[in-house]
Amino acid sequence: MTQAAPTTLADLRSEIDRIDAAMHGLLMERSQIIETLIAIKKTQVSGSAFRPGREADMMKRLALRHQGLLPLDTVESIWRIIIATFTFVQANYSVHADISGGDAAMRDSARFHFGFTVPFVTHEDARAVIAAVADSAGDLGIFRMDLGASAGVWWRDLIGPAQPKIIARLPFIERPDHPAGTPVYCIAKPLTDAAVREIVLYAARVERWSEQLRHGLAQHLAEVSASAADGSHLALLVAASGETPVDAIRSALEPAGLKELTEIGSHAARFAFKSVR
Ligand SMILES: C=C(O[C@@H]1C=C(C(=O)O)C=C[C@H]1O)C(=O)O
Repeated sequence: MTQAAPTTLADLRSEIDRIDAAMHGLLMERSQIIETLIAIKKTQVSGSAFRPGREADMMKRLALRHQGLLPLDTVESIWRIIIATFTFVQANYSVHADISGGDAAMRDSARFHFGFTVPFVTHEDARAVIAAVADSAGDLGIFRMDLGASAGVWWRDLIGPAQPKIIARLPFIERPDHPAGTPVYCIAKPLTDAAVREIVLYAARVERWSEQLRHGLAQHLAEVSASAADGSHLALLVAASGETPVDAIRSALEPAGLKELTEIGSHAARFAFKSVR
């Protein structure tokens, strides 16, 4: 009986070299698709190549099929960089961040989700981020979701058909020990045909807070994501299931003295990942 030769370090390293060359080859092959894809997506016309629904779906499938020694954090960050950079080569963009709640967490989030090739531009408040995105062809903006009432009605400038809209909530894969886990909203100029509408966001203005309001919204799969004083009124950022008709949201807010209700974006449903190990 012939025995297999013992595996040497040199053998294992040549296996690794073979795999690395294959992975690099596949990445270069992936990039060849982009030229045709630009023509099909008409990216130059729409300004932005970002397709958040497709990305959320890809990240979810990645997490579901992942197994073995390699941490999910690593795989997720590698794919985020691949996807964000491939989007960048279709149409260059920058990521503008509101760092009023601290630079480190926003920088970690931007680098994790968009890599280092995509420029990271800091701003001292949300208004400046929204203005920068509005002035650009296809840039993105990010804000912490937990800015708190002192940040004011930061979502106000998203109101209006031509104004930037919320297009994603990051991270796509949620878990308690996420290495860049600060929950952020991501904005872009309106994506028209490309928006994913599993969760729809509304800017609302009511006369006063009422507990009934929270209960009414919950009955229609909706919740208050942020709130802040707006003169003598109260401004709310409401997140609702895309299945909930706008009239149901309107009725839930009516008892609080609803003054205004406007859609300001939408994003993919949250995907919470539980490790099986
Ligand atoms: C390639 C596309 O464009 C972007 C880049 C993606 C990728 O590299 O996989 C995925 C979605 C888009 O944000 C696409 O629309 O499929």
